[in-house]
Amino acid sequence: MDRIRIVGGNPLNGVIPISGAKNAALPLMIASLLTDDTLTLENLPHLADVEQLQRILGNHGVDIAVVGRRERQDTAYARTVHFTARTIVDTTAPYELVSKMRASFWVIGPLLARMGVAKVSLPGGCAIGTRPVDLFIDGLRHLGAEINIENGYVDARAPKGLIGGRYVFPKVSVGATHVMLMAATLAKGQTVIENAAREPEVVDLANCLIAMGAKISGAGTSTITIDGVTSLSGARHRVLPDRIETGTYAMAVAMTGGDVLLENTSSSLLENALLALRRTGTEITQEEGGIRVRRNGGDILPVDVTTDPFPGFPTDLQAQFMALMSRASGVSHITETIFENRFMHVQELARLGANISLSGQTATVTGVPTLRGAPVMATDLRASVSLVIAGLAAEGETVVNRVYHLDRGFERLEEKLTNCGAVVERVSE
Ligand SMILES: CC(=O)N[C@H]1[C@@H](OP(=O)(O)OP(=O)(O)OC[C@H]2O[C@@H](n3ccc(=O)[nH]c3=O)[C@H](O)[C@@H]2O)O[C@H](CO)[C@@H](O)[C@@H]1O
Ligand SMILES: C=C(OP(=O)(O)O)C(=O)O
Repeated sequence: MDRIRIVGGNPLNGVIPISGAKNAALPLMIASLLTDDTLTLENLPHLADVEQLQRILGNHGVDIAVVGRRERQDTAYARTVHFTARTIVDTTAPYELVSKMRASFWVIGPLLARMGVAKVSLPGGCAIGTRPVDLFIDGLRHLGAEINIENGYVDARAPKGLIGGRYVFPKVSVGATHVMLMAATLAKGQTVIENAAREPEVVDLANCLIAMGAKISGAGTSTITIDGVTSLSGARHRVLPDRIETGTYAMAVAMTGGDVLLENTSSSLLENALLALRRTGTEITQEEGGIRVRRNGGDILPVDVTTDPFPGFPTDLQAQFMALMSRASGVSHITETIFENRFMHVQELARLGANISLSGQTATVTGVPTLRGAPVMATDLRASVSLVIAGLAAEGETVVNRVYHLDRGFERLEEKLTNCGAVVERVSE
C-alpha cells in the first residue's frame, strides 16, 4: 500500500492550480442518468472517487468517453468527459460498488425519476459518523415514492412517476438536497424544498440541471423550487473549483509560511474559512488569477471555529484547521456540529506532538512551538490531509499511511506541494 513521506520545515512558495471540486463532480456525473443525451463535464478532477463512480455509472449503462486526451498527456490532469446514459440497463446499484463511497447512493434520485424504480445498497464513505439515509427516504416519499429497506438495500418505486410536493428538511443535508433536486426535475408538477443545503456544489448541480432544461429557482438559498419537465437534454458544464482543496492549501501555507497563489479558485466559495485564516495572522488577497496566501514570520494566532452548513465554516476543513491551530501561540477551541465522530485526526496529530483534548464535540487545542515528524495514519480523507499539512510544518520525517484516502479527494497532491518547495514523495511497496 502506498505511503506519503514528508520531510518538514520548508516554506511553500509558488503556484498551486486548484482542481475541479470532488463534491460537485460526483453529483454532476450522477445527473447524467437523468437524460438519454450526452452530458459533457469539463474540469473533471482525476480522483479515485470519480473513477469509482464511473464504474457505478457504467454498471447502469452509462457510456463514458474522455475527450481529446492528447498523446503523452498525463492522465492525472483534469479532463473533459462525455457521459451518455442512452439506455439504463440496470436499476440496481450493488453493495460491492456503493459501499466504497457515500455519494454513490445518490443514484437513487435520477434512477427513480427516470425509470420509476431503483434498488440501491445502503452507502459507505468516510468513517466520520453514522451517516443515516432517513432524510433521503423521507424526502423521496414526499414525492410519492414507495420505499422499503431490506437486506441492506433501499428498494424505491414510483411506477406512475414521481409527483411534485413540498418537503421541509428537518436537518440540512447536502446529499439529500442533491437527490431531491435531481428527482424533482422529472416529477409531475412543482416541488418546493425547504431548509435545503446552500453549498456551492448544490448551486453547481442546479446550474447544470438548468442547462439540461430543468426549471429550478432558488438554488443557493434555503428554499428551492423545481417545476418538473417531461425530459431533460444533454449539456456542457464546467465543474466548479474545489473550495476544500483551496482551503487545505491555504492552511498549509499558513502553517509552513511562504507565499502561494492558489490558481483558478475564488474566495467567495469559502469566505468563512478565509476569515478564520485571516484572524490567525495569514494574509489573503483575491487576485485576478486566484487567491494569494502569505505568511512570512509572526505567530500563528489562536482562533476558535465551529463547523456549520454553508456559508458556515466547513466540516471538511475542520481537521486541517486543527493541524494549523496545533502550532498556534495559544489555546483555541474547535467545535464540530455536523458529524458526531469527526475527530479521528486528534490522536494522530498527538503523535506529531500536538496538545489537543476532547470534550464532547469540542476540541481544545493548546498550540506548541514545534511539531516533530512521526509515522501516522488516518481513517478519512480530510483527516489524512491534515496530517500531511502538519507534516509539512514538523521537524524531520513524517510518513502518512493509508494514502488511498488522499487519492479519493486530492488530485496530484505530491506534485502540487513539491512544485512549491515541499519535500513530499509517494513511497510504493
Ligand atoms: C460527497 C459529498 O459531497 N460529501 C459531503 C457531503 O456529505 P453528505 O451529503 O453525506 O453530508 P450531509 O450534509 O448529508 O450530512 C450532514 C448531517 O446530516 C446527517 N444526515 C444526512 C442524511 C440523512 O439522511 N440523515 C442524516 O441524519 C449526517 O449524518 C450528518 O450528520 O456534505 C458533508 C457536509 O458538508 C461533507 O462533509 C461531505 O464532504
Ligand atoms: C466526507 C467526505 O466525503 P464523503 O461524503 O464521500 O465520505 C469528504 O469529502 O470530506
